[in-house]
Amino acid sequence: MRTALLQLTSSDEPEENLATVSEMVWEAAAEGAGFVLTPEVTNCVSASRTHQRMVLTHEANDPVLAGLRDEAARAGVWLLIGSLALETDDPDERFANRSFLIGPDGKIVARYDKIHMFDVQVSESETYRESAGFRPGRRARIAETPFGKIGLTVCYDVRFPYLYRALAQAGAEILTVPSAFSQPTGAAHWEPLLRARAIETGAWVLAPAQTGTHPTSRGKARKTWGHSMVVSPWGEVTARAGSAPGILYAEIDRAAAADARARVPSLEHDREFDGP
Ligand SMILES: O=C(O)CNC(=O)[C@H](CS)NC(=O)CCC(=O)C(=O)O
Repeated sequence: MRTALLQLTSSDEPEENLATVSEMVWEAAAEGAGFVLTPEVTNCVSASRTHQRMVLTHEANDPVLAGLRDEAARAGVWLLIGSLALETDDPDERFANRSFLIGPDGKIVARYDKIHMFDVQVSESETYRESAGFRPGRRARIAETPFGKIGLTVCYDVRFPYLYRALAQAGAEILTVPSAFSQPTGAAHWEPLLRARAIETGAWVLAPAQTGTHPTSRGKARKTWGHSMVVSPWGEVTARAGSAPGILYAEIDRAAAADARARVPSLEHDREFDGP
């Protein structure tokens, strides 16, 4: 399956991001892609809660979700919307960080709410408290497609190997890691984390990323690491982007997952143990 990862510098204006992504989905389809993926928070990258409250909506009313469902159907592609920030009925008014798999008929095949929250001080001047604005999910998700079973994850999840192991042991052959990685942690950890998850699971790892300095109308401008990446089930990086926005193409096939698992069947070698 020819696959296209969109590397974006999303702004904090959902309608603007919808227009950019729609055009890129169309271009990827014209280039022969049958599966297109977008990064985390495709609809809005913002450091301002006030701004998010003004522009974000519930899933049922979200213009970016509706627009991209139409676009997937028009282009006839499978579309992983890495995530959308969406209003929820949370009593603390926190948003969901929700990933969607859309079929080529425009229907929603699967949803996944990011489980692990990025509450980290990455440097002296850069601190994140994702759990203050977002309500964590509680359920792992797998979706069946004609080109393989997909396990959905988001960004900081990549640091929690048990999630990936559970998805792979439940049959996932493709693991999606749409991201908006910070620059300091991206430089140090992004590639080895993605390659480790692929090697441990014998699955394709598809990681479309936000990149660069994100235009903002309110609050501090956020910066993200980029370097979108495709890792084979054997752990090789088969496609990598730099720091510029654009489309990254790669060929993926489920046979490679079967091959890697036949060579090193570690997924079947779990042992019970005592302690520590
Ligand atoms: O806040 C939003 O709008 C959406 N969420 C994100 O961008 C999240 C939380 S700030 N980013 C990450 O998880 C980066 C993880 C990372 O950089 C690492 O694990 O090192």
